[in-house]
Amino acid sequence: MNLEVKKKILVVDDRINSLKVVTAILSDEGYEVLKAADGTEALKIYDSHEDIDLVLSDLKMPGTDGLQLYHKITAIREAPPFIIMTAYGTVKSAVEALKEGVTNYLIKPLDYEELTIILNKAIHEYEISRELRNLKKQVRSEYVFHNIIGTSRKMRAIFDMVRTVGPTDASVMIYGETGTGKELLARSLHMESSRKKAEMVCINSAALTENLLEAELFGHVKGAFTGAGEGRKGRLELADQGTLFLDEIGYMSLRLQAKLLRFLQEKTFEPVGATSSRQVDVRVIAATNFDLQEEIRKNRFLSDLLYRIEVIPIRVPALRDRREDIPLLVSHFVRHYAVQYEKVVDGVTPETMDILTRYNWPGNVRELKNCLARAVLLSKGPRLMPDELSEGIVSGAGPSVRNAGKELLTELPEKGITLRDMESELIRKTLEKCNGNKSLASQCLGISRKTLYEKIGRYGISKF
Ligand SMILES: Nc1ncnc2c1ncn2[C@@H]1O[C@H](COP(=O)(O)OP(=O)(O)OP(=O)(O)O)[C@@H](O)[C@H]1O
Repeated sequence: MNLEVKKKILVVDDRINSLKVVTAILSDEGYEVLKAADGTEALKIYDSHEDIDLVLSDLKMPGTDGLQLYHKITAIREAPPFIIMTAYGTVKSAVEALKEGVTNYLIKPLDYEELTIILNKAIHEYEISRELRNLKKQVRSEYVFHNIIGTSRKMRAIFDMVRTVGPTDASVMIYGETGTGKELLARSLHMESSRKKAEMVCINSAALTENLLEAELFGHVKGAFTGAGEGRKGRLELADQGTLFLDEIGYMSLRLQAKLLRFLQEKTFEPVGATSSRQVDVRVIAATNFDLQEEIRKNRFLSDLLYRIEVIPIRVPALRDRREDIPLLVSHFVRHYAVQYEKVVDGVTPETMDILTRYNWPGNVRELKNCLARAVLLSKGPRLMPDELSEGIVSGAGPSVRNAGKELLTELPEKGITLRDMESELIRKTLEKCNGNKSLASQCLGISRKTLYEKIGRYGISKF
């Protein structure tokens, strides 16, 4: 018995004989066919059948013609593939119809073999594109937040935090290693706030000398220092009504920290060389890779400044601590660079993905992004192979554990071994190797901590 649901086709033709023949052929081919002798009847049927997979319509018909029918159908809901049938003499109008969005046309008299091939192809392509759109929508809503990709629990908790904190005017301190996406996160906070109509202005304290940083941040008046021919607004002023993102704030000198603190307390500041102060309305978000408590202990960071900014702290985990995010990031960057470099690459092989998920990524997402940019650029085939990754990443990933099971089983005892014994021994050995650390052991075994605890209990592995 064929359990596959029959595809439903609506055939529209004012010539009853031709309608009958097409209907008979398509029914023979296994389609469910709905018939209409004119546009009005076709619309009625289309309106009451939401599951029509394709419309096959004559172009020239009295009353509503094929193209008008197409427009009316698309006004009801997104149209399935719409194919028109036309006589040789009216091919020009059929081509015009293609420009308006019709899927394809067939020339009458119909070649019945070609008919089923074209219909099948149109239905198949439509299904794929619909699936892809749904998938993209799903991925976008669940895993992409203001261009930040993250499927892990840790990242989703951060997205929730940004949704809560973003709309407030609270200052935020973002902690995280280099390349973890701190700037992206700052931008998402800005975009979630009512300040998004104004700019988010960035300044990186590590990139400038103290004097330059001061002039860039607070601006300067004409003649404030040698070379300051014209006065210039600082980033603080450019961010008025918006957000100022202070990247690498840990590198700021104590003198500038004090000046920034004064601004945060009084909302006013003096540009370099100015005698009067200026007022701006700016939300401050800062980021650092440093342990600022440690910096405070070493008298390199002002505790008051930290408490002013760190109304809300957000800690972005290193990529190696959220490896679940790697596959989606990989497919995103591969697609991105394939388009940018005009390469036909649509993914990576399982071996390559294995390496990418095992590597430790000291440079975090930025390093992964650069690695894939290079690999896509140099790619030779449609799926990236391990030898298309840089040597450092392949060797840095260490040996694969994908075949470890096979290696273990080379010493299978003569009488065999029960699954139960094998599992309990594997758990015992893994726990031993992980010094009893259950989180680590559950990661190695590829099971949740809860399952590991259950199994420890079930097998009576008491030592741990
Ligand atoms: N979750 C993510 N999804 C997509 N792209 C990301 C993600 N995290 C980081 N990136 C990309 O990685 C690069 C580095 O991100 P970003 O500059 O935000 O990191 P950072 O933590 O501010 O780095 P640094 O501390 O070095 O300034 C950017 O190109 C960014 O678009």
